[in-house]
Amino acid sequence: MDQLLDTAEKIRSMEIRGAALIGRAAAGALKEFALAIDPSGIEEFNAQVDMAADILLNTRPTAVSLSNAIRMVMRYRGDEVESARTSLAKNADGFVERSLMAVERIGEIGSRRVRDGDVILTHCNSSVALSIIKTAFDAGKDVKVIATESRPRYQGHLTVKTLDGWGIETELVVDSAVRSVINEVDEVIVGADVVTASGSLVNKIGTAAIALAAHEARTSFMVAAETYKFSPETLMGELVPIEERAAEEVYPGISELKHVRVRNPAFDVTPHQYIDVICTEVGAIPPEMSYLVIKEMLGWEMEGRVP
Ligand SMILES: O=P(O)(O)OC[C@H]1O[C@H](OP(=O)(O)O)[C@H](O)[C@@H]1O
Repeated sequence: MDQLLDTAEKIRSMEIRGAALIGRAAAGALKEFALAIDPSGIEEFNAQVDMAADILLNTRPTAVSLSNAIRMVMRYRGDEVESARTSLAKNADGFVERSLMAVERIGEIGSRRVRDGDVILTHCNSSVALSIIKTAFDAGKDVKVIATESRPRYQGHLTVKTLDGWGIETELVVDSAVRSVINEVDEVIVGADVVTASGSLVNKIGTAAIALAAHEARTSFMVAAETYKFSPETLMGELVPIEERAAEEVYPGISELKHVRVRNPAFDVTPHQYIDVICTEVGAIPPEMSYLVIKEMLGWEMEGRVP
């Protein structure tokens, strides 16, 4: 249990972050938990695993990779503890493998849309968007990146360090500089926390303003999203909850001010009209095809057991 609580806390505090990694970490933690417990029978096994899944689900509310990963792991079968344990572990390994392969495949697919000499703008720190940039660079394309800081957590610093390590020429700008540099940009490439049934994107706060600027400048806007970032819940009419994080992230010491309230939404919504293409592991699709991805790739998961 300690290990599971530790992973849950790391996800909550964003020591483990990025939608793909959150999903893989949760799948791994559930597997380790299931392998370590010593229940008296299958009912107790199911109850303990349900409780563990619930703890992980409650760490961060927005990224659907978390609930999709847990849903996939929780589709285990077994009438007694050992078979259930084995089945759960297999599902967890399957999710991790699917995730890693998807990130690589999206790199290949998305990189075909990047031309030699392109300037790419990226926001926050998306391992999947970076996979596209790296694959294009490794294929010999001379790319340059403009990365935003991504306040308040400055994930842009992680992005520029990674790009620097790969030897890719990069400029770091404050988030509000996007409109000033957008005319130098050939394409925007961002990751995703959620893609909805209508093809809209939920991603790091600031993404929607970047999409608006790109739309006005006629700059292509590409989303890099594995199919498990698509939300089956939105097909059932649910709205995506937007995580509101602590005020101190924006203004340390805010509690000393009496009449000021900080608002710190971690994500925003980019309407599908501003998205040119979503690169998934099953192809580069227009956002309007999101409904089909949910039906065909995740349809079965909608029936899965979610605690
Ligand atoms: O899965 P990958 O592409 O790595 O990241 C996807 C998204 O996850 C991040 O959220 P946070 O920093 O965890 O809040 C960012 O919003 C990023 O675009």
